[in-house]
Amino acid sequence: MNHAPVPTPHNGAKSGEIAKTVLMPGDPLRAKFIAETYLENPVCFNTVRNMFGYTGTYKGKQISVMGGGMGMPSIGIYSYELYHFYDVDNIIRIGSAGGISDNVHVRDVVIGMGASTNSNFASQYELPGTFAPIASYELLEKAVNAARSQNTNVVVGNILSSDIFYDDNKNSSNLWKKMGVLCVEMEAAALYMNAARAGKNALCILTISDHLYTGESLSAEDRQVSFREMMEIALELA
Ligand SMILES: Nc1nc(Cl)c2ncn([C@@H]3O[C@H](CO)[C@@H](O)[C@H]3O)c2n1
Repeated sequence: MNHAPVPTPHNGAKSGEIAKTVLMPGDPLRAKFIAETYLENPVCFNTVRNMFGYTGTYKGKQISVMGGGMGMPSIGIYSYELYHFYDVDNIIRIGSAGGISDNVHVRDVVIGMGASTNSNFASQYELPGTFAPIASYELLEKAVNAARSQNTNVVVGNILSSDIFYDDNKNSSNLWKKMGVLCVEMEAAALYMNAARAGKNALCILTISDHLYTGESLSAEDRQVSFREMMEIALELA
């Protein structure tokens, strides 16, 4: 149910203009690309701050795609409003990440079963302990099955959502690596916590664009191909 007037200060959409399932890349220009490349009859519902959002159909099913920005504060705003004010049930983050584990390589698709974090985001819940931000199993299972049917190699495990891109502590990733963390990005933990608090569903699907240890890096062309694999997995969740 809709508890607040929409449009919001961040989203110009009116009630009913956003589908129950939303793909959320960080970059709004990637949202535009997905809408224009994959959706039938995409309609733009948001241009506030150029955080573009579109609703269309994919293989006959309604789906939306909207940018979420970089960092947990940003995706925290957009995903909160989608869950609480726009009656969205499922948000699937799709994005890039830096490889940490020796078991991931550039071009791999990684699905975050859990999202560890150095963020303060969970302090708002005043929990007497450490909350574990986890993906929705139903979405995770569907995504793994879609990846397998597309013959895309997928690695499932714990990821790190960091508040810091340029980390002054050069040992940080080693400390996370010893815990089996697969890769580092900057949004999933906040999305998973918002979903848990709202009783909704979330998943994070990533493509490894660089590796912090091997120095591997995707060429622009390979980046495009592996992003398409990730997008085509996410679109199957419509
Ligand atoms: N900390 C961090 N480190 C590496 Cl090596 C990354 N590779 C991709 N990202 C993602 O891309 C953006 C930063 O380039 C963020 O939204 C983040 O989620 C990364 N974030």
